[in-house]
Amino acid sequence: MTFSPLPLPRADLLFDPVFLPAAEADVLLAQLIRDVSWEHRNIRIFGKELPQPRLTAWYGDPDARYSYSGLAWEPRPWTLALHSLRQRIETATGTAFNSVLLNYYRDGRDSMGWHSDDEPELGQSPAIASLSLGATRRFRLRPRAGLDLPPFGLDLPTGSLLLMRGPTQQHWQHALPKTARPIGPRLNLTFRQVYSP
Ligand SMILES: O=C(O)CCC(=O)C(=O)O
Ligand SMILES: [Fe+2]
Repeated sequence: MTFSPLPLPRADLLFDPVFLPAAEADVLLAQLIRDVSWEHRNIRIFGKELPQPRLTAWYGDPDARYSYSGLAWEPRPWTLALHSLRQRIETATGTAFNSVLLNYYRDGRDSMGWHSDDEPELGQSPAIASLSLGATRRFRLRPRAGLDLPPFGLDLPTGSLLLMRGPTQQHWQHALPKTARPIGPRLNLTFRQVYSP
């Protein structure tokens, strides 16, 4: 387990490309695809209800309620696998997390649009630990309005862990674009600390 800082101004990003060995990450990928209660939720964009271009799930402590893109989430109780991952990531990052949002990108057509994880429930400068499993996808960052800095891109291979904290969400947006490459499934788990009202 070795974190390196990424050279992004007005952010605090730490990256470990091999947090989990590839063999373990692959076992976990298959297990989570099989066992997680995946949902295909709608998202409201400009007053229109559209299905999200990915599957999602939300697990956590009972009080970790969360609203995301206008949707309210009740956490499912921790499974054994997710609880043990949470513990390992808490130890590695020195940070407490009470929930995890899972995203399942079935192939290159699934994606995540530009956003910052800056919901009030996450507090002032949230620490978010992002674990990737499966196909390598490009994670992109761009400055928010008023900040004149170049965009940044980073490949997230299987087993990698990206810790975003400090002013990152305040100054940057991120996205996971579609790709035309024929690729397999990818899971992303973002461990979060949610302060419910
Ligand atoms: O899939 C990813 O790497 C990013 C996920 C993300 O940004 C989120 O869940 O908020
Ligand atoms: Fe995000």
